[in-house]
Amino acid sequence: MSSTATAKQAAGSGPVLDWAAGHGPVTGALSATTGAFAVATTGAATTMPPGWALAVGTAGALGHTIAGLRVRNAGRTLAARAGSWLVGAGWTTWAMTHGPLTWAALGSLATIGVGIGAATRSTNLYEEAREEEALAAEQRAIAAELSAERRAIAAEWVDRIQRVCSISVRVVGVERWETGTGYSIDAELPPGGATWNKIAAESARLSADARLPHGCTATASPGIHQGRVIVDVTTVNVLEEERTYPADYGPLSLHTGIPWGYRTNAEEIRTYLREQCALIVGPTGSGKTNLVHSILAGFARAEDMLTWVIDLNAGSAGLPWVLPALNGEIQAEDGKPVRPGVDWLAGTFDEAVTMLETAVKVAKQRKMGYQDLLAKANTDLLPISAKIPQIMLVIDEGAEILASPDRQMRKLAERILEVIRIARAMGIRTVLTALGATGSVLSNLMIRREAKVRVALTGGETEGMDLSKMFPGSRGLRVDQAPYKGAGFMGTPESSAALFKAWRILPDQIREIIAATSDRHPVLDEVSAKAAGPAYARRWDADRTAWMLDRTPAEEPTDNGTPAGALNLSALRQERLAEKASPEDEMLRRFREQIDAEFGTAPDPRTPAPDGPPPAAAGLNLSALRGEQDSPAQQDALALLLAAGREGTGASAIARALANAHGTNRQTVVGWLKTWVQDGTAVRIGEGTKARYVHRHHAPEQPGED
Ligand SMILES: Nc1ncnc2c1ncn2[C@@H]1O[C@H](COP(=O)(O)OP(=O)(O)OP(=O)(O)O)[C@@H](O)[C@H]1O
Repeated sequence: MSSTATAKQAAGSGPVLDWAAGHGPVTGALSATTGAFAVATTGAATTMPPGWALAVGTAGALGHTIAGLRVRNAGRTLAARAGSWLVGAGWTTWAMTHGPLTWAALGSLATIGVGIGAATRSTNLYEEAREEEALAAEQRAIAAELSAERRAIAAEWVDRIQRVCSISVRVVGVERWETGTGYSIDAELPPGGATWNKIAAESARLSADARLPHGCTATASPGIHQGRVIVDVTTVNVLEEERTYPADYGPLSLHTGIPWGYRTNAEEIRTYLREQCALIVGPTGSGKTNLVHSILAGFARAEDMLTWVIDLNAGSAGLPWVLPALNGEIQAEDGKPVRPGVDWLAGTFDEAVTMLETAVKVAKQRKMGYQDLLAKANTDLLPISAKIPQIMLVIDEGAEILASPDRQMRKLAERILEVIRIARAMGIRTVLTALGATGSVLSNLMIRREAKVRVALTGGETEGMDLSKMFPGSRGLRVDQAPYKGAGFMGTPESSAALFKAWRILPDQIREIIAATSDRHPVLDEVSAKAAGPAYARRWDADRTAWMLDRTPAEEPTDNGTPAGALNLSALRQERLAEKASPEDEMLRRFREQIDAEFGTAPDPRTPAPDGPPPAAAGLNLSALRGEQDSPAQQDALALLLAAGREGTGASAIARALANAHGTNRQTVVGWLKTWVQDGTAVRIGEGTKARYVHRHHAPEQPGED
């Protein structure tokens, strides 16, 4: 040991000597005895003065003691370690004088080694025990402090519940919320038939008695059995603050639930919409549009959901999710164009009818097409995944459509109700918003039964807000508890009705989410896409999206002609679409082509052929302008090629399918197929009579395509 120390001390540039360096009982003793032996033998052989070994040992003992003091070792540990150094040094000095290679020297060295080992083990154990005891004492002090606080809370609430509700509860536990905004009390009800809802009904009086700040409540809910009650007490009013949509846009799933906002304890609240529909009520200015955006944000983040939005109110709910992508204003990180944040947006009556009819067709086709899958999975609920996504129909002011006496609206209403009625098992659910027509909507049995995820945004509005109808069975909810925009009440089958607030979400965040989730959106499964047909495949066609672009901005134009803070849509107005290609049109055309090349799996016929064959797969089809050089027959042929999938098809089959609608003959189709093979649209597989053509999206050498 002393040799190592001296060597290290001598080498000024060597590693810094660590007196506190750890040794186990065996390695410590071994290192000490072998070190001492080595020094003694070399010292004796080189006639080194024995006093040196003693000096080094004393220095070692001192160094170790100082290091030990620094890390607060116990006195006995310090003594044992210093003792080891001194005994070692003593033996080395003696052995150098009397010769280290005698039986007496070797025997005594071995004894010293065992002794040092035993002493080290004992001191190590002692140090560990000391450390554990110190930690435990610290924990005991914290717990004592906490439990004193908890005991005080418990005693206070036992008195309060007795005073206000005349019920003598026994508090079993008090838990402070991690968010620091309140606590929960778990209490046992007295024998004799007291129930938790007696306490729940006195929520307002309890809150007043507890002198809680405005917006904070004491709400009771059932405990682990009927003789227990949980009282949640909020002490910080998080509803008052404006909180922006969380910046984490990570993937979500229908099955993990979609967060819609947060509770008074600042914890997020999720909706589970596999089987449930949702109803959101909020008068004008209550923050309903903002909430719809938060909801669309969650749906966009999901990997197994496709969002179809009906918004007959100038598209204000859906447009911010479509226009930035449609106008090519944002790009993904790799510079590629992005897909819109919603999968389909209907802003006109006709488009809404088309969407709802498509939804019904998809539901029916899924029922037939997935019989095997359902049998295999032994379920009657279609297993939703990224491959078979859930379709979420978000209908802004849908409740008003349901309640409208207008003939046209009744037609829409019938279809909405049909979707709600038939499509639960097949993975299509709806989110309806309402300005306030809750009475007539909630009297509808279908809505009452299917839409149990409910939100009432109050935003300070007290007129016409009947919370007992929205949340039957809930007591103690008062509109004036949530007088803030974006705040209100929310109840789901998993979480009883209570105060809630939506995150604030601004257009910048919507753009960020569109960009962040563009690659994540699923594609409509083939069974559904076949049923959805051209009505779905052509949803982004120019004639159908013209209403989105034909919007005269109200703001003053800026220098470059773009209204301040608005999107530059002038280039896209309908009348200009009809003109010869302007630079803007050219830019748009290129964007559409780019986006099709990237994501497009849909055919692109411009003229609808009602009886024509449906396309095979879904996807964006923004290349409406591209079709100018293609004939409708040729476009339908392309659709057939796509529909044929990996199997492919041949000229005769295509010609047969087109004969009725277009009178196309086989020879013409052969010509198109040849062109498509040359320009890479199609791939020819096999020869002679076995030759067939496969669209490039389904070609075997295209990994990742299906
Ligand atoms: N969650 C929220 N947090 C804070 N402020 C909000 C929140 N939601 C809405 N607001 C505020 O309320 C205003 C109105 O919101 P929003 O447009 O969503 O209401 P609305 O009910 O849709 O009204 P309208 O029907 O008139 O469009 C917003 O401009 C914003 O200032």
